[in-house]
Amino acid sequence: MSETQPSGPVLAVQGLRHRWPGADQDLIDLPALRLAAGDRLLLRGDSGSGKTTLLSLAAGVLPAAPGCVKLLGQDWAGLSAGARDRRRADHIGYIFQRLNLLPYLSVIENVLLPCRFSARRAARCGPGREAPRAEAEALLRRLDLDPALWARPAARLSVGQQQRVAAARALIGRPELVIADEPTSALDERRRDLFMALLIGVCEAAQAALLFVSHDPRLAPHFPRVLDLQAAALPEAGA
Ligand SMILES: Nc1ncnc2c1ncn2[C@@H]1O[C@H](COP(=O)(O)OP(=O)(O)OP(=O)(O)O)[C@@H](O)[C@H]1O
Repeated sequence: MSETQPSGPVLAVQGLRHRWPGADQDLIDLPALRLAAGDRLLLRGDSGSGKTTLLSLAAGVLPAAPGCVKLLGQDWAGLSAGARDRRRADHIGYIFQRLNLLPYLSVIENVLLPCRFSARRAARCGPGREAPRAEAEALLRRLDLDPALWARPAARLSVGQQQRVAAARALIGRPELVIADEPTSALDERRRDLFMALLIGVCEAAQAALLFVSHDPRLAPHFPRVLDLQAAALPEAGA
């Protein structure tokens, strides 16, 4: 397998189309997309326009057929299921729409999870066994999460606090690609702006490429690039 190619694009999509079985038209038709280190792209579109589907294609969860999706120069199609899992753990930080924290694990244990699954992510925290924990704490501090909460089970946090834990978990070990699927949908305006500033600041510091999904038009100013997905036309009333 080819290793990380820091000089090439983090994500490269070519001639990508996707149609779900039974559908009568393509949901995704994307001739080309490239994300380099440090790039930020907002993926926008109405409900059902295919945002989550495109994220799954980018992360190699869904096969690209036809088309080609490369992460750090490696085509997902050339890898076994196990190799795809390892590559995702090594190189992608994912903030899920429903956050997917493990409710019975503490805040710190949740943030450290990627380092348990990926030796590469742990090694990128620095030398020594304690380096991942030190990075987890530094990220939580940067994301403004009160240290008094760090030992608490994730289930006993507010949604806004859980959002910041999910962001720290995605960012630990400096993955080259950070994917965020509507992580601000449950936040009020003030918390949303704070979260965006923190997420973007941490991604910039690590030079991670950020692929961020939202249908919220107010987030566009945070992004130099926006990709709009069109939902399939709804049938006209009475049609
Ligand atoms: N596993 C699946 N099998 C068949 N169709 C699917 C599947 N997953 C999604 N779809 C369909 O694909 C379309 C796009 O879904 P997707 O979840 O990608 O949209 P989205 O833009 O992320 O929507 P939302 O903003 O509501 O989360 C929808 O019409 C959906 O029903």
